[in-house]
This record gives sequence, structure tokens and C-alpha cells, in this order.
Amino acid sequence: MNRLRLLVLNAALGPLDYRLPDGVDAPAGSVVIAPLGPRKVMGIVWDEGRLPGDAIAFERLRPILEVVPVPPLPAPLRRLIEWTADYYCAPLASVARMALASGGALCGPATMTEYRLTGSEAKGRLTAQRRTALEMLAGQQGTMRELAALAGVSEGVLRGMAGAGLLGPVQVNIDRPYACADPEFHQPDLSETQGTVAATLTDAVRARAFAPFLLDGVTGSGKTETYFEPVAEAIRQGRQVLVLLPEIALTENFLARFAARFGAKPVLWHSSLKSTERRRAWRAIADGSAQVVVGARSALFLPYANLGLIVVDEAHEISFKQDDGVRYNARDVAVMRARFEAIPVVLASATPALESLHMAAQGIYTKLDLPARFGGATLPSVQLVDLTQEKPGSQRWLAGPLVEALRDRLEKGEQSLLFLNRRGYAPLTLCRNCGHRFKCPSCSAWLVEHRLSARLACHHCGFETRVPDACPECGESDCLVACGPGVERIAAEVAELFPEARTAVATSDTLSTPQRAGEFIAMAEARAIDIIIGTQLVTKGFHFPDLTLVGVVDADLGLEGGDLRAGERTYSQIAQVAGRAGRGAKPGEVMIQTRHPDAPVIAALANGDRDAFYAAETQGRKDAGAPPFGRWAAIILSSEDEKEARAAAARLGDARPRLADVQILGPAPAPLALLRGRYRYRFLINARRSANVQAALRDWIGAVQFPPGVRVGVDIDPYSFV
Ligand SMILES: Nc1ncnc2c1ncn2[C@@H]1O[C@H](COP(=O)(O)OP(=O)(O)OP(=O)(O)O)[C@@H](O)[C@H]1O
Ligand SMILES: [Zn+2]
Repeated sequence: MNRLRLLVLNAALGPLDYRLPDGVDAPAGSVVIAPLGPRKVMGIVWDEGRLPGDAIAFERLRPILEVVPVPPLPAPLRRLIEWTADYYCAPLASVARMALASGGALCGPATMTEYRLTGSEAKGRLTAQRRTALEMLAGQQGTMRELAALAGVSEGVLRGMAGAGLLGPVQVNIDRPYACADPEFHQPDLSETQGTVAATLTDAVRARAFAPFLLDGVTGSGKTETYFEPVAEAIRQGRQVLVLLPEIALTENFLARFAARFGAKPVLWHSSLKSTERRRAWRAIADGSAQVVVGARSALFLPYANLGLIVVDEAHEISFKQDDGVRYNARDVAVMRARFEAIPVVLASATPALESLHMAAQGIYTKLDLPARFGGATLPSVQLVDLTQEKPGSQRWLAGPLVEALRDRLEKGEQSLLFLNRRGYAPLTLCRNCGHRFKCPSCSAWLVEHRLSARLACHHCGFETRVPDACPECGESDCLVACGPGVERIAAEVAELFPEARTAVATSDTLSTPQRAGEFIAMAEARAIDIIIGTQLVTKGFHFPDLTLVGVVDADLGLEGGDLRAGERTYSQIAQVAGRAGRGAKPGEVMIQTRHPDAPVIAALANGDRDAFYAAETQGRKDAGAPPFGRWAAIILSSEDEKEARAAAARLGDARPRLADVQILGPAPAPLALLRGRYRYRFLINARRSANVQAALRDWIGAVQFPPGVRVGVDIDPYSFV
């Protein structure tokens, strides 16, 4: 049949029917360009009968214009797109767009023109802009657009410089192949337990069937070395591997280890790739030549030609949950992709999510354990510092015992790590004179002082302003007070206590690019840092053998606000950061400062009693009908107009369905009632496991008309309750 139904990449349009011109081949999955009125749209040829809609008479169909020269999206990916859209109540087009995440890969030539300085002398006087460009572009090569961004001048200025012979073109083959990973490059000596686990996973790769694994290994047990074995097996079999990492800061670390094992770097995929790198990676993934792809969650939807294994490292990380656009959980979608691809998937963690443990307990996931650290290293000892007894003193946050322990490490020449999950210097600034508090103009949030950049910043929308000299409310000068600590303030306290110590602040502000993260790791490994002060960024994956002390500045911080996963998040964060201590020959010590030493989470951490924590947490979730025993969902309505948002929420509230197995709470103003200039109202939905929440939500929301200014977001299995 020469009739095609397209999934059009425009969320506002439904599927559309077209005619296939004679002599053109466009099997399901093909990416095509089709006419739409006077315009053109891109679409994906979908399997017959899987997209809703009535057939239009054949004579009225318009022919598609062209087939984009890329491999058709494979069937398992098409099934994944359908599943994701259905499960997360997202438009199919929005999910499909993630698969085609490189515009460049779909069009344009395989070579491109980049520019660099020719080194020839300028004739006559240089304009200021040209002079800047000459300075900024030394040693750089890129497209006009990239160079313009680098130099901070317009493309027009650069084109003028090319005309004057100052910049010259270079032809680059964008799609040059990646270096080959060699599965036998450097085989490690695995411990006996590692060997057994690796063998199970390697067998699963050979079996080529869906098999989900939970690799539950204590911090420092060598999970990475262990799962590299099934990675090697997949490479031997000529199949592709996807390794998902939660944070781009982790990748440098990971890349070095990967290269040591396989003799080449893997293919990277994350949001800060240049468009040419993105194109190159996309095409290599689609033609099967990218052997191992290491990426952030968005790598999950790429069109792998021949996937053989998926690994989700640090699978407990909440950053796998995407909280805008298509709100999906990459950990869960990874398992679904493995199912559609009929391949094994490994979720690796030292502190698995309760949901994952529950799946293992039910026998749905196979649990593989690495109960001991590699190479005889022991797990660190944990000590609580009760802040109600050991008071740090006014405007101080480090209590006596922790200060003494830091001093001791400095004297011994060992490293310490202080953990506080708060960026910046102080979370709140107020005026001593009139009480004015600095708030974000577009969010209901305080502005956080950042001394390193001398700014007040909103951590929700990115708004920034200079720290003023006087209070904008009462005009008084020298009256602003910083309240509470962030990592920068702890760093200041450390500098005062130990002026000779070499310190480094490690946050997403300071380690914002892979390069900077790489430099930090190199410094820490070279022992050029005595005390690291960091946010949750340092809880993950780092391995510094001489680090023997971890201090948790405020263990109670994450328990405030009390959302569904506060306990679990606190437990895993502190257990992970504690796991950075004593990974080498010397044993590690962890000091946890708290005002609530008896809180179950804190007590479990102190006693190293993970099982007790999970048992208590499981009971709590059961009682609350929370996941994995019940289901949660959220609806967020937002508008730039407060009244409009409130009215829309009320209207949706009036239309709520009455269902026996679904309880609907709200509407209520969201805890973050104003975010990025939009007023927000929310509903929380709690349902029995058996309930079809998605269908209920779709029917409910579908029955209500909203004004164009109102956005309706659905969050299935929400992580964020703000
Ligand atoms: N079989 C092995 N041979 C040599 N080195 C190993 C082996 N297994 C683990 N290691 C080393 O032990 C250290 C800890 O391993 P790794 O970082 O993989 O642990 P992990 O389980 O991922 O820990 P975490 O969960 O804390 O990140 C690393 O430096 C790693 O290179
Ligand atoms: Zn803001």
C-alpha cells in the first residue's frame, strides 16, 4: 500500500496521512519530509494501525517530499516511544523528538567548513572587535557561529575577517569514525565475587534476551570494573552498549577508567556537546559504529542500530528523573528499552532505590551483590556529632569534634571532605535595619548569595543580581546580613580555622564543565587539595585513595520539607558521601553533624544498618500507599496570570472524576507557587497499584478546556513535590 501514516514532529498536530510516490521506499521508522499547507513538516513513518485517526480518501492524499537519508528508527525504539508517551502522558511527538535529537545529523553534508586564524598579519589598523577576536580565537577552530560565541563578536565581524584573510576555512569530516574499543586491551584481575557477578552478566549478554539486574555493591566494591566485563562481551559480539551516568561531572573520571580498560574513549552524549559532535555521535549510533555510548538520560532515546546491553550507573540518583518537558524517569525507561530490545539491563548502586529493591524482592530483577570493598579496604566507621550538645558557636557550623578530626588529617597529610548540599555562601540575605529579605522577582524563593561571583542568584530560574551596597527597601548601607551556610561559607570557616590548608569548593558552579571537573579530579588525585568542600556532586563516583575523613555538615537539611522521598534521599546521599572515605589503604572515618541523632535515618547511618533503614522506609511507604505499593501522580497548572491559573485549577477541580481506587488532592498553590514568572497550582493523585492512573488523568484533563496561557503538566511517579 502506498499510503503512509506519519508521526509528525509537532506536538500540536495529530498523526497525518500521506501518499508514497512511486519508486520511493519508506519502510516504518523512516524519517521523511512532507508538505503541510504551504510549509513542510518532518515526520516518522509509523507502523500501520498503531496511530489513531480515520483514513482519508487516497485521492486526497498529498505525496511526501523526501526521505531523509538516515537509517529508519528501529522497531524497538518505535515501541519505546509509544510506551513512554503513553506511560508519562506526554505527546508522542515530544518523545519522538528526543530520538531525532540532532538536527544536523538529519541534513547537511558529511563535511563542514570550520574556520581558524590564518596567522597572517592584519593590514592597516584593526578595529577593536577584530582585535578582540584575534585574541580570543588563538588556537581555536570552529564554525562561524561557534567562533562568534567564543569571541563575543558578531558573525558579520568574523566574515569580514575571513574576507581580509585573517580567518581561513578548514574542511572537516564531521562523521569521521570513532576509535575502536578493544575488549582485551587491559583485563583486570577480578576478585572472586566480582568474577562470579561478571560471569552472570556476560552470560546474559550472550543470551540476547531481556534480563534486568540490580547490581547492589557497597561503595568501593568495584561495580564499574565488574560491569565492564559484560560491556567487553557486547563489544566482542559486535553489539552496542549504552552506559547512563547521572551527572556530566562524573564522566571525566569514568572516561579515564574506560580508556584504561578498553584502550579508547567511548562515545559521549550529553547536553553540552557541540552540534558537530552531536551530529557525529548520532550518526555513529544510528549506523551501529558507536560501540559504547556514555551519556546523560537523553542518550536513552537515540536510535541504536544494534544495542546489546544497557547499564544505569548510580541508578538511585534522582537526576535520572527529568522534571520538565517529557517528565520521565530514565532508570525506568532504560528497563523498558531493554525489554523492547530483548537485552540485559544493569542498575548499579550502593544505595538502590526502594522501588528497585522491591522489584528484586519480587524476583522481577535479579539481584547481584558485591558486599565488600575491593582490595581489602574496609568500610568507614561512622560517628554522630550531636549539635545540641556540641555547639559550633555563633556564625560557625563546624563543631569541635569535626574541627579536631580535620586538624588531625591535616597533620597526617591525609585528605578530608566536607559535605553540605547547598551551593553558594548563604541561602538568605536580609537587612538588619528593616528586615527586608532578598527574593527572586519571578520565583517564590530567596536569592542565594554567591561570594565567589559576588552575586545574589535564584537557584530555580537563574536570575542574578549584584549584591547591593545598601538595602533597596530602607536605603541603609552596611546592613545586609547573610543567614545560614552554603559551601562557600563553610570554605571560609575552614580558611579561618586552617589558613595553611589547601581547599577546593566542588559544586555545579565550580565544576560546570567536564574540563573543570577533570582538573579538579586531577588536583585531588595529585594530593594538591587537603580539604574538599562540596555539594551532592561529590557524593558520586569519586575515588580518592588518600581521603580518610568525611564530615557531613548538616545531616538534617534534606529531611526538612518532608516530601515522599526525603528519608531515602538523605540516606543515600549520606551513605554515598560516606563511601568516599577510606577507599585506599588507610581506613576512613565519617562524622555526621545532626540535631536529631535518634531520627531513624540518622540512626541507621550511624549503625551501618541499611536493612533497618529500608525496612522502616518500606513500612512507611506501605502505610502511606506510596510507591512501590501505591501510585502517585501530580498535575501542575501554571500561567503568568495568577487569577487565570487559579481559575483553571478550580475548573479542573470541579471536573474531577470520582473513582474508587484514585484519590485526588487539591488544587492547592504549589510549594513553589511562583516559578520562572508563572503561578502554579497543583493536584496530587494517589492511587492503588491496580488503578489505570494514566487513563483516568487523560480522560479528566481531556474533558476540560484551558485558555492558551495555561500550561498543564502531568508528572507520573513524581520526585519533586515543589
Ligand atoms: N578487579 C579490580 N582490579 C583492580 N582495581 C579494581 C578492581 N575492582 C575495583 N578496583 C578499583 O577499586 C576502586 C573502587 O572501584 P569502583 O569505583 O568501581 O567502586 P564502586 O563500586 O563503583 O564504588 P562507588 O559506588 O563508591 O562509586 C577503583 O579505583 C577501582 O579501579
Ligand atoms: Zn527565580
